[in-house]
Parts: sequence; C-alpha cells; structure tokens
Amino acid sequence: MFATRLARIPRFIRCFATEASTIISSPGTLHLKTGQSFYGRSFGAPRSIFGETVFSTSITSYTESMTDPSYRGQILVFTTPLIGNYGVPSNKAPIDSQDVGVVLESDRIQCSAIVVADVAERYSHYKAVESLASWCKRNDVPAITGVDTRAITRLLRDQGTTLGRIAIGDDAGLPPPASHEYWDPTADNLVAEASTQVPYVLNPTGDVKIAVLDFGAKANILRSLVRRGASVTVLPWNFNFNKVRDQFDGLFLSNGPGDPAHCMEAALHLRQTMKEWDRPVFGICMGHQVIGMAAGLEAYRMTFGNRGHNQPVLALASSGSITAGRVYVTSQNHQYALKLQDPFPAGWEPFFINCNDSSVEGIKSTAESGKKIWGVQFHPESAGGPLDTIEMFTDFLTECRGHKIKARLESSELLGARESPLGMATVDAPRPVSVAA
Ligand SMILES: NC(=O)CC[C@H](N)C(=O)O
Repeated sequence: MFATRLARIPRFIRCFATEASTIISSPGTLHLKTGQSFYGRSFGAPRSIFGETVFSTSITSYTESMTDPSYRGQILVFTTPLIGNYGVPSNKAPIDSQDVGVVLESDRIQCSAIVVADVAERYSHYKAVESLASWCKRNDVPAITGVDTRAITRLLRDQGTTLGRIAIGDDAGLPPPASHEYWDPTADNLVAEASTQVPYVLNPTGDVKIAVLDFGAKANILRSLVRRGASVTVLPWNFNFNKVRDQFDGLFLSNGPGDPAHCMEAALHLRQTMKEWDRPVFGICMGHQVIGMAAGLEAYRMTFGNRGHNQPVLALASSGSITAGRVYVTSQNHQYALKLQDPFPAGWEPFFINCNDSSVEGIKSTAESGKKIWGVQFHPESAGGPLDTIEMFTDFLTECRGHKIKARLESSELLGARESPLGMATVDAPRPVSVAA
C-alpha cells in the first residue's frame, strides 16, 4: 500500500530516500601496530592502505574533515556512530568574485581512509549529489563500517595515535602486518605534497594584498580572507617570502599535514621576515607552529592530539575581537603543539591555552615588540565547527589595512603631500583654489 503511494510521488520529491542501498559485502579490517584488529565491512575503494590512526569527535562535517589537507596520511576514525546520513554535496563552487574553486575544503578526499561504526546507506540532504560510499569509491579511498569505534577510540586515547593498516577484500582475512611493515606518514614531507606547486592569485582586485604560505591550506581559510575583501596570493610552502615581501600588506601561514619539523626551511625564512619586516603576520595550526619555531619555541608531538569541533580555549591576552579571560569553543585537528616554556622568548607571549590539556593554543608578539604577529593552534575558520573566533580574520585584515594607510601617509608626508585613507591625494599647503565658472 505504502509502496504504491510512494511510486506516485515524483522522483525528485522523494529526496528522503535517495540512492539505492549501497551493497556492503566485502570484508574490511583495521589492524593497529600495537596488535589489535577490528573486523568490519568495506564500503569504499577496494584497496588496502597504511596510515596513522587518529580519531575525531566531530558530530557533523565529515565532508569538510575528509577534504582537509591536514588529514593527509591519516586513517580517520569518527567517534560519532552514524556517518554519511546527509550524503555529499557537489564540490564545484559557483563562479563569482569570491570563488576559491571548491565548496568543501579542497578538491579531493585527503585522509587515507575512514572508519565508522555505522555508515548510512541512505542519505538525505537538499544539496547531496551522492552517497559517502560512492564518494569514497570515486576518490579511491578505502572505508570500513561495522566496527566498534568506541573501543578503537578508547585504545587510541590510552596508547596515543597509532600506526594502522586498512585491509580490504582478500587482504582483510590475512594476518596483521609485521611491526616493521607499518608505514609512518609523518616520516615524509606531506606539506610538500599538499602545497600548491606554483603561485596563484585569488580576488586580484582586493584592497589589501595578502600573501599566503600554503602548507596545505583549507579552502575556508582562503574564503575567509577573500570574503573580507583581500587579494590573496597563494605561494608554495617553501617560497622565500623575503624576496617579494615589499609587495604585500600582510603574510598569512596556513594549516598543513604532518610533522612541523619538515617546515624548518619555512621557519628560517620567516625568522628573517619577522626581524626585518613590520607588517602583520597571522598563522593557523601548522602556520602557528612555524611562527613558534621561527620565534625560538619548540614543537613536540602530542600523545593523541586534538581533533574535533568543541575544544575550549582560554584567552590569556586581549587583541582585536579576543578578550582575555574568555573561553572560546574551537575547531581543531592537530597532533603537534608548541611547548609552553617559561620564560617565553623575548617579544612573545602565550595568547591562548587549551582548557582540557593546558597545551599552548596561541602565541602573539607583545605590545612592546612593536610587531603584530599572531599564531593559533585551533581553526578560527572552522569548516566544520563553531565560529567563535572567526573575527580573527577581520582583526588581521584591519591591522593590514591600518598598516597600509599608515605607510602611505608616511611616504606621502615625505613627499610633502598627504593621502587620505579614501585614496584621494590632498596637498597640505598651499591648497589650489578652484574658481567657479
Ligand atoms: N591542522 C594542522 O595544520 C595540523 C598541523 C600539524 N600537521 C599537526 O598535526 O599538528
């Protein structure tokens, strides 16, 4: 009876029950280097891989997390049991001046594999164009379901992030690999893979020129700058910014995958920039770690890192939209952090601290240093997650604009003329008198 009625409803309205049920038949196993194995079923690409097994406590935004380049090399375990229920949207951005080319966080799935307790075989969302299973298959990314992700999370939480293997199909029944066979992705320079190879410009007509050092930038970082009117020049991660710095009003350092130790070259370039250049610098996650290393702080590997969209951080200093003493809820995805050392290097102070584990969540240049440099371990751009700290992008661009106006005024004063912030040149004296006709 119900089936007959359903058949009468036009197909495009029946979006609640899209796509025929995915056939999950072949076995899929997660082996951990520490000796535990979890047997489930495969719903992604029929291929076995190695990776670093991490867990995320995010409840939504699996599409954003999976396309975040910082997850490269990682087997991502979702602690939320039901994943895939709103499907996957088209990743093609509409063409407009704020276009960064994609809707999600990059143009492909970046993590090596995903592990979920219960994949949704049917999805429902007005923007969805395919299921999580078909997206994984199309991107050649293995995925397993039907395993106890709570047990996996408890293990990872106790023993820390652990190397793993996803074995699919015939491989799933094979004994676990020998310990020396596990591949450690952090031994490779994943930033060099994730970064753009050639510079490119977004929103070239923007009023303030920002250079972005791309360690594997999330698209929402670029969007957050472009939507606030900036012209954004994206540079490869190891580009020596000092060669072109006079063309820019500010420097931004992006997030990125893997061990920050691989970015020492960028930190050394940045050390020179921070010494000789007085314009604003802002870094997020990997970018924050690179700023810290350039400032003389040490980056270390945490036991299990922080991955999720509800990490509370306490502001220790006020700056722009941030008020000292307030707690902000943030989106995070990191394995490394800067060491809290006492005293901090001269000219620097801690900016935020994590309320759960007391790790350093941000650093800033001191007021006395005369510099405007900030780094935050969390993701103000969210995608997904809360927008508590999104105005840090506005703060950064306000400083860049202020600096630009000040520099213009100073240079025009040297020439005996003054240029107004609106860009209309005025001459101090004598003023030309216009005579009405
Ligand atoms: N999201 C990021 O930029 C992560 C930075 C670094 N790869 C870490 O895991 O700590």
